[in-house]
Amino acid sequence: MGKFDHRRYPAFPTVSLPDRQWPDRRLQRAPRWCSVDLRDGNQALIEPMTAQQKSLLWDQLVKIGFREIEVGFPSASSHDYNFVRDLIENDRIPADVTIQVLTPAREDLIEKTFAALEGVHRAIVHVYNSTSTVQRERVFAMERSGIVDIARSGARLVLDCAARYPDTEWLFEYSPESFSGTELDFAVEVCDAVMDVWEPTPEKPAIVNLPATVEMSTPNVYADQIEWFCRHVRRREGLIVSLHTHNDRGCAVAAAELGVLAGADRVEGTLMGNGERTGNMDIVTMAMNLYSQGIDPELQLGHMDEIIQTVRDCTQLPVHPRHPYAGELVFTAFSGSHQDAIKKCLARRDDAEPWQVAYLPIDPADIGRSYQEVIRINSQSGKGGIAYVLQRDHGYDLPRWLQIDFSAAVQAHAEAAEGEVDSEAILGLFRDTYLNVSGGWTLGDYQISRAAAVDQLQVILARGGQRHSLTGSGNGVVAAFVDAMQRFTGRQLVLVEYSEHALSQSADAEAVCYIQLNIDGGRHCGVGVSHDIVQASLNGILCAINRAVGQDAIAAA
Ligand SMILES: CC(=O)SCCNC(=O)CCNC(=O)[C@H](O)C(C)(C)COP(=O)(O)OP(=O)(O)OC[C@H]1O[C@@H](n2cnc3c(N)ncnc32)[C@H](O)[C@@H]1OP(=O)(O)O
Ligand SMILES: CC(C)C(=O)C(=O)O
Ligand SMILES: [Mg+2]
Repeated sequence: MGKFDHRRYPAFPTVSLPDRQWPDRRLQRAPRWCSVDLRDGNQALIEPMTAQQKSLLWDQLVKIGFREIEVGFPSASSHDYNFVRDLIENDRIPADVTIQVLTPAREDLIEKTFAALEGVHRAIVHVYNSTSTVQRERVFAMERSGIVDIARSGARLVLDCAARYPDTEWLFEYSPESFSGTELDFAVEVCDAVMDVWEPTPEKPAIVNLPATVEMSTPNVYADQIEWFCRHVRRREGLIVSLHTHNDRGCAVAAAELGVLAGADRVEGTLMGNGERTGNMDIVTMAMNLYSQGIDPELQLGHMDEIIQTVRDCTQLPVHPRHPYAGELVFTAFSGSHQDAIKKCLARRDDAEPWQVAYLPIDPADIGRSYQEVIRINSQSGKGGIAYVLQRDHGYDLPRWLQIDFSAAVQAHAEAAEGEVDSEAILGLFRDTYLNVSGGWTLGDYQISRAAAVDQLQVILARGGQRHSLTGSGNGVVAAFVDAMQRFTGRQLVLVEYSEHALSQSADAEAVCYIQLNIDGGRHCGVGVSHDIVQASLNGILCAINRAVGQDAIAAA
């Protein structure tokens, strides 16, 4: 038995901010994005990326349109160092892209970081040290002042090193690492100390990045922390306030969204949320959330499948099939009532209007997905979804009463199969149920004549070796055939429903006819297909009778 005991965990303190402003704000534009896939994402992998994988991911990040990309921790490994050198020496950094590198506030590592950046046109040097209570007490055994000294010395060294490379345009970033677990007054104190060294201004700003290194609270508390920080930090006008949330509680995207409402300008994250433990903030989700609210995310995500492929190839991690926007099942409805609503909304959609399709927050086509996957069938599905698949893939536009009739057959099949019923299987079931009814009567030659507005029908029915010649009359061929069959079977037949359409647009199109007959008080459906519409109708009637009455009963007639 484990020691599952919630009393070991104290609740996270709330922030006293009674006049908080962020809850009434709305997101109105994309933040300044920074991808940290190649650093934070990479440091969390079982096998860090090879040079080739880093290169592939870099190209994808550039293609997506990131302007700021953290490319590594060059002081940590020769791989990261060489990757930075490769980008610089082979001129692989587009003019509008700035690379960012991470270093701890440690003298030897800062020196090496700048060496890696030699010759770069523009770069962000991102320096951090841990500031949280637990790290101060348990990891560094230091007072607040000692932690401030580490940050200040790191900031000074960064400034000094940068001065050695005057041809590079430098931007500095400081992270009080584990900000989420740092007392707010101390977070402000340490950031102010760093900024006293860098002296940022609106013309030459610095980035202050406030990581939820570990997500420890509900997103509203993180937003309060950000708003509190923004109000109390000095030189706010010279700061680009950046967020870097992790997903320990599953709310990294929400925290970043609320953090932007609370005053942040910039957001760091990764594609599909790869990163330490439960991951970094997923930029794809946050960007698509903006997109789905009519806000330009300023990232190109229309080639989603290619993005997923790159992420998989580079991280060796799968993308969950229900990953927001990107997963393979996120636009798929299996359940009947969802399918019914989607089918109706899609049929009534008008491209000139804003997107309004129940259960689909965005048009799947926007990110390169087809409608093929929108509706898939299993035992949870209803008639609407089944009809959608039959029409979309096979051209049969079933009237509602036939949808009801046919869905029972699909439901029974799905339950027996205990799985999904694909489109071909649905077509097979449709044919077996209505078009290939074995052992019944089939239509032979027929002749129609008309006298005094009444159609006279002579028709041959065949079954096995038997042939019968029938006659009937009525107001139209269908009525005449019903009359003939009534006489032949001795049953009470009433035509209840009739519907027809062409099966394709071509000149030799087949016609399909859907019939519902009342036979001795019970309703029975039939379907007939033929190049000739009259024959399709007669086949449909015969199908309904064959299915309802059964060959023996007919034979006995
Ligand atoms: C939240 C984040 O994502 S932060 C980024 C984390 N990313 C990484 O760590 C990936 C890359 N890191 C690495 O490759 C290595 O950790 C390195 C190269 C940076 C450092 O490696 P090492 O020098 O072997 O140290 P290691 O990481 O094991 O431990 C950190 C040491 O640095 C010390 N340290 C931390 N900050 C400072 C500082 N500012 N000045 C001096 N020492 C420091 C720690 O106290 C610890 O010292 P100890 O070994 O005496 O206990
Ligand atoms: C280095 C910092 C920004 C980090 O990755 C974190 O705190 O999560
Ligand atoms: Mg991180």
